Amino acid sequence: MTDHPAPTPDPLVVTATYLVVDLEGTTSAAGFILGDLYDYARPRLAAWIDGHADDPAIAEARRQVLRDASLPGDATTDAVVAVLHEWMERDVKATPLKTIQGQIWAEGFARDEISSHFFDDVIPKLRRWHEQGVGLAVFSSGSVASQVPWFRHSPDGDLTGLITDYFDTVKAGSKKERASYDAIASALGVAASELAFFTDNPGEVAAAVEAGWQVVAFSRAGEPFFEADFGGVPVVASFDDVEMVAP
Ligand SMILES: CSCCC(=O)C(=O)COP(=O)(O)O
Ligand SMILES: [Mg+2]
Repeated sequence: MTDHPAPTPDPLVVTATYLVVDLEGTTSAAGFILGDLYDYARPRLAAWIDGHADDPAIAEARRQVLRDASLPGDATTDAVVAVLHEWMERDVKATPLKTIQGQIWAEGFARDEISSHFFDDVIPKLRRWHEQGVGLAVFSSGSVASQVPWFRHSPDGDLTGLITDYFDTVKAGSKKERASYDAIASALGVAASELAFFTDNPGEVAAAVEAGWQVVAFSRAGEPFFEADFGGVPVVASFDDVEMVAP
């Protein structure tokens, strides 16, 4: 009997002017972010909040933590940090947490004390699709202040030349609300149907579908939403399972 190799599944072909990518669970391992990056931020939160009290973004983040956690206006920094630690424990994607973490990480990247992580299948495909004329953008809960150095300090060098636009929950709104995807389509100046979103999160899938985007769900073994219910959109396990085509 002759041995036949297993057939390679046909790649999913997606035609779009822009591909917008989620990071954690899609381009990059949650374990790396919740491990290396969170470990870097955790012991630095208190000093950062106190040392940057005059920064309007940090002052606003502190106010939001007090409000969201029902803390009194004169709560100590230690009390604020306790809330942030608890959110980090549960990977709560709270905007004030992301603002503070993002500034800490930006400094860590600039000092070469941390670098980013991408699954092996991601960077070659981003490079290829960029060369082929597909616009590339990011929509992540991680703040833009951390997204840019995340791409600048990749294991494969500076990738910022590939990415034209970065969106976070301050700029665009919640990743689980349709309005955020409408806002991104407006900012990019294209119709929703010309946009593709890659994400691992079923709530984000639903919001982007509602906004009329093309959505590909990522179900990667070992990631938090592996084999989740993605509600009928195409599901893949790797960037190698997809071919992006510019219209
Ligand atoms: C830019 S690196 C840090 C990313 C981060 O903090 C995060 O929460 C990513 O979540 P998402 O799944 O929205 O990319
Ligand atoms: Mg994600």
